[in-house]
Amino acid sequence: PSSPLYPVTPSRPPSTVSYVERARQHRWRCSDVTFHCSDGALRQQWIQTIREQLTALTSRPKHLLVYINPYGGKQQGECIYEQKVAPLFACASISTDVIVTEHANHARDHLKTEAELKKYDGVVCVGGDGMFSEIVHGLVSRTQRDNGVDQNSPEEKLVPCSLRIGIIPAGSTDCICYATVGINDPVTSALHVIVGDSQPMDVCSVHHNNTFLRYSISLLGYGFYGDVLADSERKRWMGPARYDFSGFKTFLTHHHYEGAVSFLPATDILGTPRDKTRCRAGPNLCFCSIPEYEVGWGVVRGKFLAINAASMSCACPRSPMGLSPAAHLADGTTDLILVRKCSRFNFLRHLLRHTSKDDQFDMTFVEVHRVRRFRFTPRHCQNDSELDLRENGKQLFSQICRDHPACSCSPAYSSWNCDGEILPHAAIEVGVHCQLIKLFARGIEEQPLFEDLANPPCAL
Ligand SMILES: CCCCCCCCCCCCC/C=C/[C@@H](O)[C@H](COP(=O)(O)O)NC(=O)CCCCC
Ligand SMILES: Nc1ncnc2c1ncn2[C@@H]1O[C@H](COP(=O)(O)OP(=O)(O)O)[C@@H](O)[C@H]1O
Ligand SMILES: [Ca+2]
Repeated sequence: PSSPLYPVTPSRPPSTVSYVERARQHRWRCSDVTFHCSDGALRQQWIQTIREQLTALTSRPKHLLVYINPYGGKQQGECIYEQKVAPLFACASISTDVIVTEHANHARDHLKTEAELKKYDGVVCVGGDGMFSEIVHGLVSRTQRDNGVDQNSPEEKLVPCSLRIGIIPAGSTDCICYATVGINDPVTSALHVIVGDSQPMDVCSVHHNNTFLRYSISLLGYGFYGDVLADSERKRWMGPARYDFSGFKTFLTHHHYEGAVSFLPATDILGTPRDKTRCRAGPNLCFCSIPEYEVGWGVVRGKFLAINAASMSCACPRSPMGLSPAAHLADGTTDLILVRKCSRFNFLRHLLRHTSKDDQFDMTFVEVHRVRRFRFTPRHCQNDSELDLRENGKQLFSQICRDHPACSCSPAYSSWNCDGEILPHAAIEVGVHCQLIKLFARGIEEQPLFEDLANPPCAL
């Protein structure tokens, strides 16, 4: 409960309780209800009781560490936090330590080495998927170091992080927020933090030659999404619109990449990527199953326009159902989507289906597998000197293309888009770690027919 907003008369001050109210399209709002009571002692008793009830809810955070990326999205991170989020945290009696980052990897390194994590009930990041990725890298690395786990071993079982992470969307895509809450709205996300929601999430580890490279939570994309990202980073001044510009440009270049994808199918789980059901809040198929028997690895070789691993739906405002609409947030699997070389027209049909309810997998040149691990080996990469080859290859191709401007050959390598960050290696090995982290979220709620009955209000 907040303190009284204003006294009606000095002898009969009102008391105001703030609570969460559901609005349209998964939006949450903070509303107030004001009680008047002529009996001062009874009024105090009410306030005391409500305070006690709220304090007893141990799932609610009381002290948070907040990182703000002032550089992401439309560069509004600080303003969004100060105007929309901080007043709500104050109203819910949550104290905060706020750090506005000064450079890339500031938050990651602070979490990894310096932050006094014992003081906090959670970490909040204000930014996009890249900023969230920094927080995950900081927390996961710190947890492994504290527990003596070697991140360089691809087979190592990682130790789950105990602190929950809240995302206040202030980036360009914000697909991790959208796919776990159902909307990119700072107030809604702040309210999910305040009520102490908890959503476990899978994390993929990415290795190259037994060396740890990165973690991925949403999309690992080679080919189309890697090329879009590489091009868009040079156009950051355009803000979020850079992805539309680079997306269109990359679509026109229509490069394909040759290689082999091997994968370990997740045969012992209930769902498939072609299901019509969706990962939603409440009881669902989202649990970590233990493989009962060993299945063999599958291999697919060929020329690909895109190789995507979606560990969650990757729903976002550009694609409200996402890259893999039936993917689960926390089932220990990732949906491996292979888009073979096809005509520009067919690729456009495939891409456009991401923006509607049509099935983007129902096309002869697209296949999708739900997997626990996978590897990609580009055709030109046979040994450890891949990076040298890449550099030489790039020089060679750019020379050829300069000499023959009309040539439409594809370069040998793309790069991986790892949650919006570029990975410099093409050959990678990926494994899914079931429920390694937890968010202050609850998954997307089904829109109830009778909102008030199905979802009772929740006091702040
Ligand atoms: C020509 C018609 C094109 C229609 C394409 C629609 C398909 C959109 C699918 C989008 C999937 C996005 C997956 C999310 C990736 C993010 O992690 C990443 C970084 O986000 P942020 O840090 O917030 O900027 N975003 C991207 O890689 C942007 C991909 C945009 C592709 C057009
Ligand atoms: N203060 C800063 N200055 C520059 N870059 C930063 C800063 N803080 C974080 N970053 C980096 O900014 C990049 C983009 O951040 P993100 O929040 O994902 O925004 P966007 O969604 O616009 O890409 C990430 O790579 C992150 O590491
Ligand atoms: Ca998953």
